[in-house]
Amino acid sequence: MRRAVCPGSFDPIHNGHLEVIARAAGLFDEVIVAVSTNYAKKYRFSLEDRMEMARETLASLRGIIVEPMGEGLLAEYCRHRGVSAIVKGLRSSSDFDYELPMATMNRQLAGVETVFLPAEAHYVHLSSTLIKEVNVLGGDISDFVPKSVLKRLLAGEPATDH
Ligand SMILES: O=C(O)c1ccc2[nH]nc(Br)c2c1
Ligand SMILES: O=C(O)c1ccc2[nH]nc(Br)c2c1
Repeated sequence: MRRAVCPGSFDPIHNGHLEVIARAAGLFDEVIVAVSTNYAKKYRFSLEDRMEMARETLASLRGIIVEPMGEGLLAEYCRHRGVSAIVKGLRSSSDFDYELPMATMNRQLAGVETVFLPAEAHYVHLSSTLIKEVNVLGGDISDFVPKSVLKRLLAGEPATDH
């Protein structure tokens, strides 16, 4: 059984993420969406909310598990969960430059490969950060996130620190 992981903060999950995860689900028997918690980082949504948004927006796909990644090394997480591949979307060459050293390190640390999926052309500009910035300044982000995520962003829930 081939298991992959899509790690991220998903703060919040958006249409670009969903497209990459759906394609990963077509390549592997099981895909874990591992939601990160980094206590040094300030998140817009809590870990629970970020996992809930991922679960509800991925509900129609088979073989998807959404769970916390915890604080440790991704390589250790992969070893512990029997993951054979990390799947990441690539939007640009700068994504590739950023991801390549980590992919090499993860293979050396735990023998886990990284599979890069080129993001859909119409999502290459999307990031959770940009979506939050446009939203807070009153821009229309309805084309970039599922309705359930839009609702939470418009509710202007208070920021949390993890
Ligand atoms: O949500 C994130 O932090 C994040 C980052 C980088 C990413 N690459 N591919 C995916 Br799906 C992804 C998600
Ligand atoms: O949302 C982000 O921050 C983010 C980052 C990096 C990413 N690579 N591919 C995707 Br989809 C993606 C999304």
